[in-house]
Amino acid sequence: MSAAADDFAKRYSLKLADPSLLITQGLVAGRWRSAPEDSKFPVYEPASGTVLLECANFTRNEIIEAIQSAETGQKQYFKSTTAKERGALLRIWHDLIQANKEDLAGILSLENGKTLEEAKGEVAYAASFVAWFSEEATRSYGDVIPSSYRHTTVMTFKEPVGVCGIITPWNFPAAMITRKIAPALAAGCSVVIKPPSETPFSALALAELAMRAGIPSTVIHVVPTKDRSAASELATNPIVKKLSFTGSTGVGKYLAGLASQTMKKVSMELGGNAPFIVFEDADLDLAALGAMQCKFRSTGQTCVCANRIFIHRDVVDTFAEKLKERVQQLKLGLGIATGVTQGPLVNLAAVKKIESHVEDALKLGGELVCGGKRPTGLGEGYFYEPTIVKNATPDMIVSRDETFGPLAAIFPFSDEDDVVEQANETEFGLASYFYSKDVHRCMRVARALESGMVGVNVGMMSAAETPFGGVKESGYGREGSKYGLDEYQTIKAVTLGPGQ
Ligand SMILES: NC(=O)c1ccc[n+]([C@@H]2O[C@H](COP(=O)([O-])OP(=O)(O)OC[C@H]3O[C@@H](n4cnc5c(N)ncnc54)[C@H](O)[C@@H]3O)[C@@H](O)[C@H]2O)c1
Ligand SMILES: O=CCCC(=O)O
Repeated sequence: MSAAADDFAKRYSLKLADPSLLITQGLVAGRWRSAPEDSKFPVYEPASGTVLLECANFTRNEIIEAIQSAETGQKQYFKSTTAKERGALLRIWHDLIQANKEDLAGILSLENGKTLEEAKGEVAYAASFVAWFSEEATRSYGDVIPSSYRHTTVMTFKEPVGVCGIITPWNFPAAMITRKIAPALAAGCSVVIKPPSETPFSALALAELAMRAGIPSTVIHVVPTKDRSAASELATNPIVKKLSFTGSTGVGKYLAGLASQTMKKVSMELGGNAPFIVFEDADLDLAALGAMQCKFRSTGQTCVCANRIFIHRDVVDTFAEKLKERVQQLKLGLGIATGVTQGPLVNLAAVKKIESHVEDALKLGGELVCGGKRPTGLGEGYFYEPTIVKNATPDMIVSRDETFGPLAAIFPFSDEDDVVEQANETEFGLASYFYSKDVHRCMRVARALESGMVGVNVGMMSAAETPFGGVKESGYGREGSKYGLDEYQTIKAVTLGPGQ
């Protein structure tokens, strides 16, 4: 562990205050372990494309072992803790995350590529879910219901669903994990986490801090693996009672299908294709700022990133100029380097995807405002210049497919009904954004947009208190907020007689 941290310090000028947080093993059945035959997979540092570190590569056998351990661990944990005690454990974990935020942000930035500032922001965001559910733990109420039978009362109890399988993506290596496991642990569940193989180290460091907080080691398991088929055990094993997945819609559909065979409770946080609409009466400076936040955050790699930017024809040129001014100030480079404001994409496939979207848009009549190529002088890293293309049209790939990269495609429009129809013309329904100063329009359009989250005059809505989730093929279930705990609970109805 410390050899890896030494290597970090030499290669990246990143000295961890606590090198023991850099863990390359997995947490299975109560102890840190290497994989059988010391099998490992490489994890890349995206700004150079070189191997950052190797991580233990577990097989289906250890995942099964973790699930079995989590079953025993969960029963003991729920029996031996009150909601208040579980909340207190989460609060300690939160405080440890905060105390180690610099180290966590450094690890996260190097494995994912996002800038150190963004990584610090993500660690704070990840911690906010732990704080939130440390409080929600004690606010899980049942009901007393008037019965239609005489002398009888109906009561409901909220109970933990049991062992939860957690599968998360690389774009938020810390927050996507805490947003799931904090409510699970608050409810009295245990978890088996399959972290993303691109970014496993944040999950491992968070699990170490959870154990230091006193969360029993049989309640939290982390099994990194590159073997997708082994990972699917979390969707098929009958001991697992809940599958919580964040990732692409294709993989989500596949795993939801597997999970249906044992009727697991399932949450699916999937892909998006967010519209970002600027009406002619909008504050254009505010809209340009919002577009920067929701298009270029994490180099365009968030599920709530604007994918289609609809701008009213009367203001399209002014808006494009304002956006260009801001985009041209972005500085690309290694995320932890001073002054860098935009990191690389996660891998070469991501670079090729944005390249193909830009090429297609330009072929079909799009006008390049800025960017449009891989930058020079940044070596072999997975960089792509922040790009703006005007005159986008519905026949372009970017109109249908989530770019997941720094391409701002601007679609001109003239009419409110028409733009709302275009915005809804997608199988996705995660986030939408629009800008207007007309309060009637704000209410009308907010209701008309088909998405789980709508930002009105804001480019950033993610927060622990706000229900996060989609409609249509963006999935089901809500994370964070007062609803997030329900996803890890079942309702038991008790009817109390004598009933005469
Ligand atoms: N709605 C949300 O809250 C949200 C949040 C973040 C990312 N996303 C979406 O995630 C996608 C990007 O993430 P990604 O590329 O990591 O997605 P992905 O679907 O390829 O992978 C997500 C996770 O699933 C695992 N996985 C892949 N195939 C699997 C299989 N057959 N069996 C078991 N596990 C499997 C991966 O290893 C990873 O851990 C985008 O579409 C983005 O919109 C959604
Ligand atoms: O990528 C999706 C999650 C991002 C967020 O929670 O804001």
